Amino acid sequence: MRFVKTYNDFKLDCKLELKPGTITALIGCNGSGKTTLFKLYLGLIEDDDKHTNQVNKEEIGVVWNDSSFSLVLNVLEIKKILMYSYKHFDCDYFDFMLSRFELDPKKPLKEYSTGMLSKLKIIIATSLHAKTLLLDEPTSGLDVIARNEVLDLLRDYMEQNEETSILISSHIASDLEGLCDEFYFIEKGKIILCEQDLESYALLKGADETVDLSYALKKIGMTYLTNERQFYVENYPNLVIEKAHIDDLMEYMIKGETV
Ligand SMILES: Nc1ncnc2c1ncn2[C@@H]1O[C@H](COP(=O)(O)OP(=O)(O)OP(=O)(O)O)[C@@H](O)[C@H]1O
Repeated sequence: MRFVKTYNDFKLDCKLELKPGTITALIGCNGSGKTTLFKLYLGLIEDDDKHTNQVNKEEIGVVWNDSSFSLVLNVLEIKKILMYSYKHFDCDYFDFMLSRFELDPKKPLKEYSTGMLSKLKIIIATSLHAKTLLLDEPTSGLDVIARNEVLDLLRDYMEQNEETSILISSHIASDLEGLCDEFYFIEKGKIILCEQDLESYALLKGADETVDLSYALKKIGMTYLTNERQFYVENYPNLVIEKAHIDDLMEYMIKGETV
């Protein structure tokens, strides 16, 4: 699907394909267009052609920073609303996950901590058994233990719902690295890199003129980013070659000089 949206001097123009059985990461700096892309996908805003993406709310589960139920409600009341609104809402799964995450269903949301609210949103999104899950920063506000619990939940969910596609954004790159099958890097409204396998990326430290840099993509100082890690491992045993993590890819793709 292609999404085009202009706001004053910001233009988003992205193609995004969510495949069944795949977790896709959307990675980008502040203001790169992640939320705009989510909103276009969800049909919350219209694109430049005054077109609004038509979505079936039964088919999309969302974790969204802005969206929340009224804080005076408790989880039992929310459950009733969900049962009424979504025909595929899975009550048993919802109850099971509440106890797994030790969330008190009788406590009003205003007494929930940020982390508890984040967990609740994920439980709601996954309880709908939607074909697509859009998760905007689902682990924000969670400590490391809770974050891992949520990531495990998503892995379990994918095992049990093989046809689901998930689009997830997170500022915590390590969350995405171990979870996702496909990585979209967005910058200034454009997809600057789309990759399934990050293992072939590496940083070549201190590479000088004795090193063949034909397979280097970007450089910062004397460190080069390559997507041909194996070539350098095999041919330059003395070169310092480090794994390039998502944060490195972002930094080099945005700030690096083209080689
Ligand atoms: N309603 C709006 N009116 C005008 N400009 C907007 C509007 N919404 C977003 N923008 C602009 O679009 C650009 C992308 O914003 P967006 O919120 O999509 O980024 P983001 O990647 O989600 O950022 P963050 O990680 O900080 O949440 C920004 O320059 C922002 O100022």
